[in-house]
Amino acid sequence: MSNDHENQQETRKNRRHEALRYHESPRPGKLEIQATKSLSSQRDLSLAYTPGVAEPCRRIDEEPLDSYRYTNRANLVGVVTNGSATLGLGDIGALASKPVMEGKAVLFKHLAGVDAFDIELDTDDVEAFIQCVRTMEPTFGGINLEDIAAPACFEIEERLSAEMNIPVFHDDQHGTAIITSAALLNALELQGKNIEDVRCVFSGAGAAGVACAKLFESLGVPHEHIMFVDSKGVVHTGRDNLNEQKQAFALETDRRTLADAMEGADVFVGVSVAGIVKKEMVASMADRPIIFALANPDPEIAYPDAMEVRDDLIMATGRSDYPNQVNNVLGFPYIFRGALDVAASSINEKMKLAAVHALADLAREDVPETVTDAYEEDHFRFGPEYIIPKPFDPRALLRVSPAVAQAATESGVARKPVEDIDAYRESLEQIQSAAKALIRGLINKAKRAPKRIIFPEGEHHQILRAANILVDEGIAKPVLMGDRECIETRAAQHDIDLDDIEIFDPRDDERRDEMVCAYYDLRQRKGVTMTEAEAHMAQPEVYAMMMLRKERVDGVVSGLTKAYVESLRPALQIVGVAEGVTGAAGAHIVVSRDNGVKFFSDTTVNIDPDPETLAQTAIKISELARTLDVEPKIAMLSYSAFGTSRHPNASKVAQATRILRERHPELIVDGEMQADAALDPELRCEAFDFAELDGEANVLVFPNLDAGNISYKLLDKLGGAEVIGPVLLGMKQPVNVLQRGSSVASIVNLTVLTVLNAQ
Ligand SMILES: NC(=O)C1=CN([C@@H]2O[C@H](COP(=O)(O)OP(=O)(O)OC[C@H]3O[C@@H](n4cnc5c(N)ncnc54)[C@H](OP(=O)(O)O)[C@@H]3O)[C@@H](O)[C@H]2O)C=CC1
Ligand SMILES: CC(=O)C(=O)O
Ligand SMILES: [Mg+2]
Repeated sequence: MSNDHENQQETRKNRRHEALRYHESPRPGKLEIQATKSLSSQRDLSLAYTPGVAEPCRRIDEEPLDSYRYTNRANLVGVVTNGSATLGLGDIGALASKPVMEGKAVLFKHLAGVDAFDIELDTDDVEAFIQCVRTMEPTFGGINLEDIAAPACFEIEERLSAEMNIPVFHDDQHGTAIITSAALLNALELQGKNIEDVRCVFSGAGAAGVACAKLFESLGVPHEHIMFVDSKGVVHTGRDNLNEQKQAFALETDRRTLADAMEGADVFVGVSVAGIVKKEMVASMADRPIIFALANPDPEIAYPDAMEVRDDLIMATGRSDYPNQVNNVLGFPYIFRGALDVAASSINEKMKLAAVHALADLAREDVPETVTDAYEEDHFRFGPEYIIPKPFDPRALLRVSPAVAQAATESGVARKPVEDIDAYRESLEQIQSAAKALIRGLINKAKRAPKRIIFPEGEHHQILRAANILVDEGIAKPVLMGDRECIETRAAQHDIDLDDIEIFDPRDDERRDEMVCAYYDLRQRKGVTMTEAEAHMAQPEVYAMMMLRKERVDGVVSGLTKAYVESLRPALQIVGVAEGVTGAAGAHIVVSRDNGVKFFSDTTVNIDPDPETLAQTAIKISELARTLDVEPKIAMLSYSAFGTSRHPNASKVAQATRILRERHPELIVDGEMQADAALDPELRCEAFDFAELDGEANVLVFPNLDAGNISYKLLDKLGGAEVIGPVLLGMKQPVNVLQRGSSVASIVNLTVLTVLNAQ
């Protein structure tokens, strides 16, 4: 045995062990149930259970549709199987299929916020299966049938769809068909082939194969161009005992084996079993062929084996470890999300086709770093190795679900038709991220009056990407500072469209001399000579700050490639702090699903602020909160609680609180207090019933930079919160300093805040 082979065997063995460990610990399985209501008191108990629970029961008894109002039904899907065609493992039975069904349920929740129960029914009797699922209608808002073998799956789905008033969707049929069709449209485009001309061979005439073929037909593949091969060979008119679905696709042909069928074929779709396609078969296909070898967990032919045979091939598998993963995970969570949100009575052809086109179109778009980061890849670009979006692409939810909901509305199966598709799309962002939902609201505000924001690091590809988003969404009018040729080349390298983006090269600025003189005037009494002024103004961030000072732009966002203080310094020296403010301060907005929005300060500027600075910081961050429509409730934080310590560190916070109270009696503020008292009103009431803070604090002012900076970073990394910032507070004009290496999303977010500040 070669070393390579031994290594591969070893890797496979390790993966198998890892998979078992993953499922076994820290507790068996992948799912648990979580309560959505509080259950900590006698009162809660009487509401959640008897006697309170009787009320919604009575309501639903009178009006069954109220079940969508008072129970979890509207968001609950049953993932139902009998395990008769579990992945490509065959009929392993209901019990052994449970890990797959739990997996589907987890994906429903994780990707689209849909709750799902896995239900494994121990029966091969079609009638018994149908009756069992039918009687579960009161529990669910939809049924996702999974891994049920053909031909039983066809009758089961057809009967249940007819007999139930909720969507019934066999994922292995339609989910697979939708993703495969989206991949087909894109692969054909790249191979330069017309859908009407291609000859397609399917290995596997079961659930997935038949549904894929039907959808291919709807998209334009002629019926007679489709050839099926099953476990007995080519499905032809001379065969006996073909089931109804195979009969419909039986061709009059002399071809008998898979090798015969694949010769000269343009497209091969494998939805059968591992390893049945040989290299010679790949070699015998037409020019520029397409192979989708989708059997799971191992495809009909391994990706490297097929690619080794030809260099004009576009290849996809169901696996995540090679390019082009065609897997129904890209469909079922989003399709059900859209269907549930409009209370669709079924998932019809129009909804399926809408999903196909939404996915195909998405693959042609520029891929954001949130996706590349999740896959540890530098870049994905529409092409032979990227014909379909990645399963963890967060945009899939935002494209597929609205497309499905819209199609349901237009085709008349939506009981709650979608009225404003943009508002619906925005509401979906909440499922993915609480911060994104907050930012979406801010973006909408920014869009009402977009401002000219200059980026001194305009040559950096992250800034180019951010600028592209800012223009696309109408958030700002970005001005990219830098060498025009360099910006254009870099944009071309990264496939970034520069339309409507202003490029500003300071070397060509007609007002350059005037700008240098103005800088010299400003800094001459700080020891800057005219020669030094020339040199300083050659630094982009210095020039950008002068542009803002001279009101040639409305705001500056800088700092992507520098240490924070290096970009902060010119901002302070040139733009300066607002009237009456002794210094700037930094803030982060910390957002979490469970705890809402909190404002943290000072997180980036003042190392050991005195009471005056602390008080000013509290005022400035309260203003930021108000800009974001949050009524500030300020806690002045310390290790001490209302005088329990007389250490100078505690006294300075108490002193800052007194200053605040005197100057701004209208503010809701108290301190010095500990973080738990700030966030837990009950605890505060018990121990300090005199405290003048009402409810939970949402503005947390930290006693020093160590505390503020460490706290927001811990919440970001360990606490499951998302942070937006750093926001620079107290400046005379709108300027923000990024942290070195910020993501595109962070650059966009900070620009949004800069625009709001400039409005
Ligand atoms: N990547 C993805 O997203 C998905 C992949 N799949 C994969 O597709 C495969 C089939 O799933 P599904 O359609 O649900 O299962 P079914 O049991 O409904 O169908 C299996 C089909 O494979 C055929 N088959 C079995 N052995 C061979 C063989 N040696 N040569 C040719 N055909 C053969 C069967 O033939 P016969 O009719 O003669 O019994 C049958 O037509 C599985 O491997 C599954 O993992 C399925 C869904 C999604
Ligand atoms: C992915 C899937 O559903 C299957 O292989 O059966
Ligand atoms: Mg399946």
